[in-house]
Amino acid sequence: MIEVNELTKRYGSTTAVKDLTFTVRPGQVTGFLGPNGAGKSTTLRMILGLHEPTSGTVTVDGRSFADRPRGLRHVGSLLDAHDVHGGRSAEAQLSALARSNRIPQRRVEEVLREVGLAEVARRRIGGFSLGMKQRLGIASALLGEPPVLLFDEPLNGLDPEGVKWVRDLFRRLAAEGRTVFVSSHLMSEMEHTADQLIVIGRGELIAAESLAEFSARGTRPSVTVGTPAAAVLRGLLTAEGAVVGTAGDLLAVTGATAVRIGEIAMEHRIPLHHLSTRSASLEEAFMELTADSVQYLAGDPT
Ligand SMILES: Nc1ncnc2c1ncn2[C@@H]1O[C@H](COP(=O)(O)OP(=O)(O)OP(=O)(O)O)[C@@H](O)[C@H]1O
Repeated sequence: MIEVNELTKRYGSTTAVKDLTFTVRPGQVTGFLGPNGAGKSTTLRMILGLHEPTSGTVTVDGRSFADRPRGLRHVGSLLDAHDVHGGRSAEAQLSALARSNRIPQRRVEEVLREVGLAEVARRRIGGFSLGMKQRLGIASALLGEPPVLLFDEPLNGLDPEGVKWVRDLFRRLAAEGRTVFVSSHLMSEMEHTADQLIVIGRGELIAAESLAEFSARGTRPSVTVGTPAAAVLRGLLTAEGAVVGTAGDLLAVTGATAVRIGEIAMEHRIPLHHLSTRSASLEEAFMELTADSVQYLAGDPT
């Protein structure tokens, strides 16, 4: 379990993370979502003890990561796939990691096979594509078979087959009872990956809930209506308190259900050619929820 408690990180006058409190539980994939610059990488680095918090605490299974000898057996992570020695081979890179963390060498071969890099194990990492580097980073994270795994934007650079592979891997790791914490700035990436969501903006917590709860609160259904008597229907719906916009030749109505719109149309003998309900996508709900943080960042270079 990862416990983040009133965590704050300031870099000079920039507050990257502010009073952040949340818990990440085992047996689930937890998505860590926020727009660019929201503070996700900073938080992950503090969990790993790479950055010192300005205030607050973060523990993994009750202890700070810095207190762990042979850290890779406790927490595996992929922070930056480019952060590797290009002159080494994948095998040499993983072997060095295994040695320094007292992990048996047989794990090197196992993880290379698991991530699909066995055939290029002896090639220089410098010639790897971003997708291959992501796979190597995932191999490093898996090396010590840790109970807790952190991934920063692991889907970047992966082709659709790679994305599916990573998703399946995360599901499997969670099903094995591990804690899987995955950052992304795209809701669409998390929609099919995460069970739980931690959403931050401007370094502050915006939501911590299940994907199902997030979808339920974020979606405002709108009804699309097609009728030759648009002006009349618009007047009737507005009088009932609905908000009526246009979507091409159709009316886009919020604040009235399709059932109610159908009833009104029938009462006033208005023909309907089209009537459908549309829920906002999770991506739209996420953008709405984080809009303030994005605007703030766009208007303020710090
Ligand atoms: N070492 C640093 N020195 C100064 N400012 C920093 C440093 N690291 C991060 N920041 C600032 O802290 C804020 C949060 O950055 P962070 O990289 O944690 O966000 P993020 O959510 O991971 O964003 P992205 O999706 O773009 O990677 C940003 O405003 C960033 O410019």
